[in-house]
Amino acid sequence: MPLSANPPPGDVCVSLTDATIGYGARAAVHHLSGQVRRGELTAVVGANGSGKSTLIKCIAGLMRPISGDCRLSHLATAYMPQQSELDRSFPAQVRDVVALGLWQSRGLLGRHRQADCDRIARALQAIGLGGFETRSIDSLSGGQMRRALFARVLVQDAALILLDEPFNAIDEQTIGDLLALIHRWQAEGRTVIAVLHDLDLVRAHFPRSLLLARHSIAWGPTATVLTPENLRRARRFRQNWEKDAAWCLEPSEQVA
Ligand SMILES: Nc1ncnc2c1ncn2[C@@H]1O[C@H](COP(=O)(O)OP(=O)(O)OP(=O)(O)O)[C@@H](O)[C@H]1O
Repeated sequence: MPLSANPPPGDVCVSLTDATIGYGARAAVHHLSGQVRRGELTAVVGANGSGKSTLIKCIAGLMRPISGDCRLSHLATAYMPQQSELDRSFPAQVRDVVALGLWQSRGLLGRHRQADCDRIARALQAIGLGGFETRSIDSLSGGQMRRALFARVLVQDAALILLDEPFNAIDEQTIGDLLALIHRWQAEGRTVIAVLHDLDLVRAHFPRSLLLARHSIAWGPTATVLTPENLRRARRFRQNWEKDAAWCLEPSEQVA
């Protein structure tokens, strides 16, 4: 289904200006500036602790920058957190998880109409979980749970889709299916920003990348970002950073 929402293709939809993002006074992402345009597929890559999830949460509106600015151009946004942040022991069925994608349009306690149930069933079918509506989420495999979360994003029908490590601990067949869905979203004019660790996958499927090491090492076309030199710089920075540093790096102090 093509997307008619503003802004038009190629327009800036996420803009970061000297954004420093963190927890209390502790900065996790320093002085980040850059833009994402509508219809782009952007990968956010970097070592553990380099600030990827923090950035995604800020773009999702769950955190505000300590300083600087993070602006979105009035987009409906869908955010898929890391699996580790989800409590699978919560007594819920698959359809409840997918229905959460509808809360902005229906309200949290709103009754779901037959049309909503049909939409949830269609999303589950599309994602290879047809008939799983009443399965308890604690009975799903990791890959099935990830598919259910993609179904939740599907029903949200969002223009901007934020995925935090969507392929963690997922088999190749499932990754292939989910990548096909991401490409379909792009063809529909949606914008996707995904935190990823597999650089070969990024090179093959994500034309743009941001390489983070608490600050931006490089942001642009993937071929110019994921160079041996940039990856070396990111590694060097990682070796130097203090895990619990409370300071904020000024641009002039960042690793060359
Ligand atoms: N809720 C929090 N409170 C305080 N510090 C946090 C919190 N969440 C993350 N941090 C810290 O912020 C820094 C960046 O963490 P973040 O989760 O953004 O990194 P990441 O690149 O996504 O890492 P990973 O690849 O391991 O998921 C880390 O030093 C982390 O310890």
